[in-house]
Amino acid sequence: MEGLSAANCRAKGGSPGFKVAILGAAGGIGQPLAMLMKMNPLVSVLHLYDVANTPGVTADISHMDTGAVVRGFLGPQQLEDALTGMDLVVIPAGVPRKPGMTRDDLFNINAGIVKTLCEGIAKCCPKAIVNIISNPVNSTVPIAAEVFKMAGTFDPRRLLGVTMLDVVRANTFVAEVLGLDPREVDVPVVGGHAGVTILPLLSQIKPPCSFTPAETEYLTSRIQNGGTEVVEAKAGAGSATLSMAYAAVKFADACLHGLRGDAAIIQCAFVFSQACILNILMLKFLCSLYMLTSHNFILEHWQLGGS
Ligand SMILES: NC(=O)c1ccc[n+]([C@@H]2O[C@H](COP(=O)([O-])OP(=O)(O)OC[C@H]3O[C@@H](n4cnc5c(N)ncnc54)[C@H](O)[C@@H]3O)[C@@H](O)[C@H]2O)c1
Ligand SMILES: O=C(O)C[C@H](O)C(=O)O
Repeated sequence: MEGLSAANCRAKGGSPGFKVAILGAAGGIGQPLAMLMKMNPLVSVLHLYDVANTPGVTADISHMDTGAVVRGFLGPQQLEDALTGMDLVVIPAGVPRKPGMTRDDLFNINAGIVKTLCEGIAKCCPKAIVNIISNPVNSTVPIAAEVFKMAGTFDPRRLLGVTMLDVVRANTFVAEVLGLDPREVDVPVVGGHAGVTILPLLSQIKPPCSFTPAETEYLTSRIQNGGTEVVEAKAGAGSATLSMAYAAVKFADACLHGLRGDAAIIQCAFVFSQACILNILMLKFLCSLYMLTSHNFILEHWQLGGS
């Protein structure tokens, strides 16, 4: 259409829905996550923020003929515009690990990134639900909590470490062992998001099933080491991105349904839990292996919606 640019198209009526920002939107997770969020009918506005390459990703995603209006934001000077008015902020910003690294090896870089982004959230959209994907989740979530506490905006119901990939993997691997369709399987995974802190509750799965000791050992180990399996297979080219984007969208969609007021939206996440502090201290005393406990955070079934 000659003479007609995106800027002078007629104003849209504006579909009802939620405003979602993705921080780190041009990365390995961010791009497929942005694509999948653009397909979510609950999203009316999608803000894509990154320190690099957002114009290209935004132009690309914005051509999809779905309802959400997409806007791109590049660099720290545009962070506040990206965040203002958001209902949900998803953070996959930060470096991924390479073979031989642990998630904790990412701490020095990613802690600073998450801190800065959360300062922006506290200022521009303090009521937003925040989904943190950046590793090490067991540390980045407590860092975000401290930023929000300092700003006086901390609400434990709104800060969620995304551990959905552990659930997605558990459902897949358990279904393989049982010969079931993974969509029929629901495995709660509690704890944290690193090694032995990932605790699949194989006794609590739906449909109820039992496992031999060998199956339990295989499944526990495979679920706990799923991230490393992908890092090694990618051989230096990063960590899980596509399955993570899928898991992140599944989790974000649950958050949006909860925000909409839908009943019985229940998912596992890494959340703050006051009630667990006593147990945590006891556990710490009994078993120093449970490093996650030092943060007073524990993964729980988390209920956002009504009963
Ligand atoms: N929670 C989980 O289950 C899970 C699963 C997979 C990966 N991860 C983690 O997610 C993170 C991202 O992984 P990836 O594969 O997408 O990495 P990536 O390197 O492909 O992408 C990261 C993106 O973050 C951007 N970025 C860097 N600093 C930024 C800042 N200050 N503000 C905004 N954006 C910034 C980069 O420009 C890049 O586009 C890693 O820390 C990884 O370990 C977590
Ligand atoms: O393992 C990683 O480094 C990425 C992520 O935490 C995962 O579980 O795939």
